[in-house]
Amino acid sequence: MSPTPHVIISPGRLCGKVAIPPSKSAAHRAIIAAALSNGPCRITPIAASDDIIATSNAMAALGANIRTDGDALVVRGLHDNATATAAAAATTLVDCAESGSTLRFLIPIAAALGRNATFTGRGRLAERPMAEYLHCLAQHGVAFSSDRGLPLSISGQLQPGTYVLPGNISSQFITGLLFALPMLNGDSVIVLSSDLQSAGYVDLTIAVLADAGIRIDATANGWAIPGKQRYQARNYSVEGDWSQAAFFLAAATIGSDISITGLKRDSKQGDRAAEDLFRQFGATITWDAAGALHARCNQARGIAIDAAQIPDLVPALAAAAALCPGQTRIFNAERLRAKESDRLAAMQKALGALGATISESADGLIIDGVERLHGGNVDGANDHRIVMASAIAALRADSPVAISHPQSINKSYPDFFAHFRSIGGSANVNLG
Ligand SMILES: O=C(O)C1=C[C@@H](OP(=O)(O)O)[C@@H](O)[C@H](O)C1
Ligand SMILES: C=C(OP(=O)(O)O)C(=O)O
Repeated sequence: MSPTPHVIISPGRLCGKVAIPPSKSAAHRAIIAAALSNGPCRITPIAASDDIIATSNAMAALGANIRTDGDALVVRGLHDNATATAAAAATTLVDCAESGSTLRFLIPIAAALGRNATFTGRGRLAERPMAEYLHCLAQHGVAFSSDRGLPLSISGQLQPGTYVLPGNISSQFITGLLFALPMLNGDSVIVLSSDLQSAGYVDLTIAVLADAGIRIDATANGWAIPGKQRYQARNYSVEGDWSQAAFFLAAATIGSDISITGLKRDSKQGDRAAEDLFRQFGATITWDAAGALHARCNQARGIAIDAAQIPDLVPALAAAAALCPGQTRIFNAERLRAKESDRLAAMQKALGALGATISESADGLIIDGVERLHGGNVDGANDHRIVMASAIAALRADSPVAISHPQSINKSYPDFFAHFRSIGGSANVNLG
């Protein structure tokens, strides 16, 4: 019998420069805005992660013309007269793979275009929160085959109006509506019924929309979205991914010496907060004149972290915290239970298996840093961020660590192990 897929990480220290991949969140948004536009757009660079492929295929299924050209995507928007709109008549099949972004962004977009569509997906996607979203869309002209699970079929024309949604379940509901509502025949408003979490992702959406010539007006408790707007074609350059940079900043915080290129210093990504958070842990982080970031750490300490706005940073922060003297408390992180895995439980299990002192609270993690972890087997939980965070923690184990589900990194960062090795890490992937 072949062994289950795993990666073996040998303890060590990373030292060198990583060219961080383009932001997954920014790339999703650029592809959608380009695909909804009235002409040709070039998006560069694009990294072919599974989530980005899912969004690109989805927009192509809706009628955009999309092809790769080296590390660029060349997109002819579906409102370009030269582009075939054969998809208009048929039921559009949208395979979202494991991408929550693709599923939640594409549902209102397809409905705004008046398309019948069937959404499929894998892994934990079918279990992730959708009910409030679908309920809200159903009040505005969209009919659903069910309000649970996948596949999910939709029909009907999305109507303008007042959309009331919670802000603390997923910001992806808001982003999906912000993409769709400007295309409708009348004006709409989004009203938040609870505080917005993951707010940086909505800021990123509004910035991309502004680039595409789409106006969104902030209100006291949401946004006003004028209808009858048209997406303008333009080129997009995709900045580096702060969420992925966090894994290398975590490595620096526990003893590695890392340089990172490709990051935008004044980025709108919410996970831009990583620089400040790892500095609070004690890392020395500087920028050079060429725009590269350098990180290392002489003396670390535990900190308190409010994760409401930065859910994707938590696995990397937890990996560092496991090896920083003192206590780290991560709170306001309950939404992590509804990602590719229950990330609070998965991080507790992964780091606990290596001898970390870590416990779950209802909304976070409590971690008392130890000097060194031990080797062992880690369940990667089929979750890219759990696998990458565990690989970083394993750098300071006293013997090798085997992590399951190594291929899950393809969801967001297919080159992660290659980059890890390129700066001195030892990562032997065995796909069984
Ligand atoms: O809009 C986006 O690009 C994302 C929003 C966040 O989700 P939530 O708003 O559901 O927390 C984040 O966790 C996800 O990885 C990407
Ligand atoms: C949760 C993530 O993405 P999504 O919600 O798009 O599946 C992620 O990349 O960690």
